Amino acid sequence: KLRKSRKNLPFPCPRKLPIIGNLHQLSAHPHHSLHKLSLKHGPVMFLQLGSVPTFVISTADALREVLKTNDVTLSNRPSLYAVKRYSYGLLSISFSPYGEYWRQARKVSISELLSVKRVQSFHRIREEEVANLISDIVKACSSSNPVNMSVELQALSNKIITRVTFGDGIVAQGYGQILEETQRVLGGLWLADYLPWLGWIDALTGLRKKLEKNFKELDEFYNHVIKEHMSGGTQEDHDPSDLVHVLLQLHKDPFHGMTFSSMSHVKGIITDMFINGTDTSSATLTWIMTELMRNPRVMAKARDEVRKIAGDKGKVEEHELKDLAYLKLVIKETMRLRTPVPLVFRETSETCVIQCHEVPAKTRVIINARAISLDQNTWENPEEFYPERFVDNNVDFIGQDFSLVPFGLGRRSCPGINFALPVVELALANLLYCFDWELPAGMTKVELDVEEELGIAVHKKNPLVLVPRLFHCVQNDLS
Ligand code: HEM
Repeated sequence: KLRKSRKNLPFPCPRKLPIIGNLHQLSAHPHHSLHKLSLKHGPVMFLQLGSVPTFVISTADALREVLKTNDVTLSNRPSLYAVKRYSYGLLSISFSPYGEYWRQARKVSISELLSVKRVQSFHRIREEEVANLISDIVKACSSSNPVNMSVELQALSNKIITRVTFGDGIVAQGYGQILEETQRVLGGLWLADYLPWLGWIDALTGLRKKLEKNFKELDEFYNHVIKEHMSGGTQEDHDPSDLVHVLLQLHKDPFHGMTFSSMSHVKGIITDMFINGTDTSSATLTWIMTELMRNPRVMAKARDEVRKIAGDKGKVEEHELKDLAYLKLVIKETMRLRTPVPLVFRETSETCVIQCHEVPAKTRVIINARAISLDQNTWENPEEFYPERFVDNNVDFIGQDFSLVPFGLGRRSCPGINFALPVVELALANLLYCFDWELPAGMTKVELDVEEELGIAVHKKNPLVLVPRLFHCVQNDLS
C-alpha cells in the first residue's frame, strides 16, 4: 500500500537537531559515521543533512531492492555549488543531470576517450611514468632514505592523467598547482550545498573568492591548451592523440558537434577526466601498499608471483599483467575493504516509491559503497584482508550483483575503469618486482590516518612512508 509523501519521510532516522538536522553526526570520515548509523537504524535510513533530505543505502540487499524499481529515477546527480562552476554549468559527464546531453556525452566519451583501444594507445605514457617512479625510488634506495609513497603515487597518477589529457607539451609548463587547487576547492565543505540560505557564509569565509580565482586560472589554462592544440602547436607530437585533441576533433565533427557544441562542453569533459582520474588511482595504490605492509603473507605471495612472471629482466611490462592472477585479487580485495570512493552520490529525478513510501524528486541518495563491502550478510569476516576470498567467487567490480560497488553501478557507473586498472596494475607490479618494502626504523605497524576530499580517501597529513630495498635483478642506475 502506497503512503502519501511527507516532509519527514517515514523511514528510520537518527535524532535530528533544529536547522542542521543530522549534520552533526557526520565525522571527518562521513562513510564511517554513516556506516555506524546504519548498523543502528537500518540499511535504508533517512537523514536530514542541513536542509537536504537524504537517503543512505548501506547493504547489497537494500541496494538491490531500491534499484530494482528505481534504477532510472536514481540515475541523477545532485548539483553542488562548486561542481556547477567547474563543470561549466553541469556540462561534465559526472555532474550533468540524467537526460539527453548526459546520455550522448557519456556514450561518445566511452567510445572515443575511454575505449579499450584509446586506453591501449597510452601504454607508452604509463610505462614511462612508472619507469620514472621506479627510478626515483631506486635513488632513495642508494641513500637508504624512506620514501613518501603517498606523494609519489599521487604524482604518478597526476602525471599520467595530465599527459594523457593535455598532451606532452603541456606538462612542462607547470600547471599542476592550478589543478591541485581545483581539487582542494571542490573537496571543501560548502554550506550552500547543505543550508542554501546560509550560502552567503561561503562568501564571508573566502571560499567563493578562492573558487572564482582558481576557476579563472583553470579556464585560462584550458584556453591556452585549446589554442595550442588548434594552432597545431602540440599536435605534431600527437602520437597517441591526447584527449583534448580528440575532443576538439569531436567538436568539429558535424555529427558529434551537436553534443560538444561549444568550448564549454569540451572544457566540461576535460574537467571530468582529470578530476575523476587522479586521486582515485593514487588512493587505490596507496591503500594496496598499506594493506600489503599489514599482511606480509599476501605481500610475499604477490611479490613471488610478479617476480616469477617477469623473471630477471628488471621490470614488468604491460603485456605480462594478464598473467598476474593473484595481483588482480589483491587489487579487488583492496577495493572491497578500502573502497577508494566510499560514498556514491545520486539524486531522485522525479517522485518515486521506496519501500512502499512515496519519495519526492530532488531527494539526495547516498550509496555507502564501503558499508556494502563490510556487510556481514554478504561477506565472511568482512574486516579481514583476504584476497583468496575471490578465488571461487566471481563477483565483479561493476556492481552487477550489488555486493561490490567500488566503481558504482548501473547507468552512472564509472566509465574510467579500463583506464584506471592498467595504471594501478602496472605500477603495483613494478613496485613489488623492483623492491622489498620495510617500515621506517622505529615503526612497528602501518598507521594511516585517512582524510577525505570529494568523498575520495586521500593520505596527505599522515602519508604512507616506506623504506625500499632494491631487488637484485633491477639495475641500481636506471638513468
Ligand atoms: C580506481 C580508480 C577509480 C575509481 C575507484 C572510480 C570510482 C568511481 C565511482 C564510484 C563513480 C560513481 C559511479 C556511480 O554513480 O555509480 C565514478 C564515476 C565516474 N568516473 Fe570513476 N573511478 C576511477 C577512475 C576513473 C578514471 C581514471 C576516469 C577517467 C579518466 C573516471 C571517470 C569517471 C566519470 C566520467 C564518472 C561519472 C560517470 C557518470 O556520471 O555517468 N574514473 N567513478
